Amino acid sequence: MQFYSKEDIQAFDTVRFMYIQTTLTGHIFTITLNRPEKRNAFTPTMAEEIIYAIAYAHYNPEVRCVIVQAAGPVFCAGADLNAFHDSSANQTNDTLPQSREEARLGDAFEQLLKPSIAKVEGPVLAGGFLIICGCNFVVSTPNANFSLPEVKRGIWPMQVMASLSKVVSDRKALEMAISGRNYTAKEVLDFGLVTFIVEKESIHSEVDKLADMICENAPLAITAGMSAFQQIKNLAEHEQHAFLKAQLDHLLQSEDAKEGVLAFKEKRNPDWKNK
Ligand SMILES: CC(C)(COP(=O)([O-])OP(=O)(O)OC[C@H]1O[C@@H](n2cnc3c(N)ncnc32)[C@H](O)[C@@H]1OP(=O)(O)O)[C@@H](O)C(=O)NCCC(=O)NCCSC(=O)C[C@@H](O)C[N+](C)(C)C
Repeated sequence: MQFYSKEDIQAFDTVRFMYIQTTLTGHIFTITLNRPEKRNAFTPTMAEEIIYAIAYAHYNPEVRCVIVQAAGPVFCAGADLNAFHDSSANQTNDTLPQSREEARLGDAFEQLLKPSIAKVEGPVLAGGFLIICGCNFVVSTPNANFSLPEVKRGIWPMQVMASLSKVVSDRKALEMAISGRNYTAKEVLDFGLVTFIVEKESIHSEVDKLADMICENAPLAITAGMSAFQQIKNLAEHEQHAFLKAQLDHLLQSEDAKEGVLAFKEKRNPDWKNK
């Protein structure tokens, strides 16, 4: 993780977050965006808090799945519009370790080598897309809606487009950015921005079920696989085969790979050691 080191996250228990809450229950780490009065619009400090929490999840071997959810009626209203022009809108969090370089929300999610789920119960706007595009699963209620209103504010979703175009086609990403209109959950499900839609009453239990299912799978294999999946993008095609073979050979030496086969033969659930 580019922005924080393993040493930085040792201070995690002493950090007092201003804009998020976190919980670790079993292997599931939950980040709650907690600025409902401003519809979870994020200031640079709030973004930094989210990134630090992601770094914690990334380095903590206990964490096997991350859920991002939001307090209040809106999942995220994007970047705080006041913070663009008014530096007094930016309170700093002095309890956070200093990040090693300017941290970016989209990049942090990309570098998280643990599966992540966005639990979306209300509108997602603008910079909020950095979160949902960064998560591996987006579970949404039917009433949530999705929009890139930047063009209505005289700007353009620069960084968002980089994240969005990894999830949907360039044509759809441009359509959303140029129109600036609201898309329903059903519409964005159809082009893959949302993974599935569930009724409001069952979203918590459905997301918990999904997280439990992820946690039952081999954590080392998932992390190694997510890392390899990222790394091959930087390799020439002729280098990819050897790289992937080496990655698999390495994984085959792991205790978990042996346990996975043994548990299958013994007709029992595997007991993963993450080694
Ligand atoms: C989200 C929303 C639909 C919710 O409506 P509501 O009726 O439930 O709530 P509200 O009364 O409009 O807002 C409640 C409070 O929340 C504040 N708020 C809402 N969105 C905000 C925002 N983005 N920045 C600052 N305050 C924001 C409102 O100003 C207000 O504050 P006040 O009570 O002090 O008046 C409505 O607030 C809204 O349209 N907000 C604006 C959203 C918007 O334009 N976002 C664009 C942000 S720019 C952006 O994200 C650019 C991004 O691409 C750049 N980067 C990638 C680098 C991060």
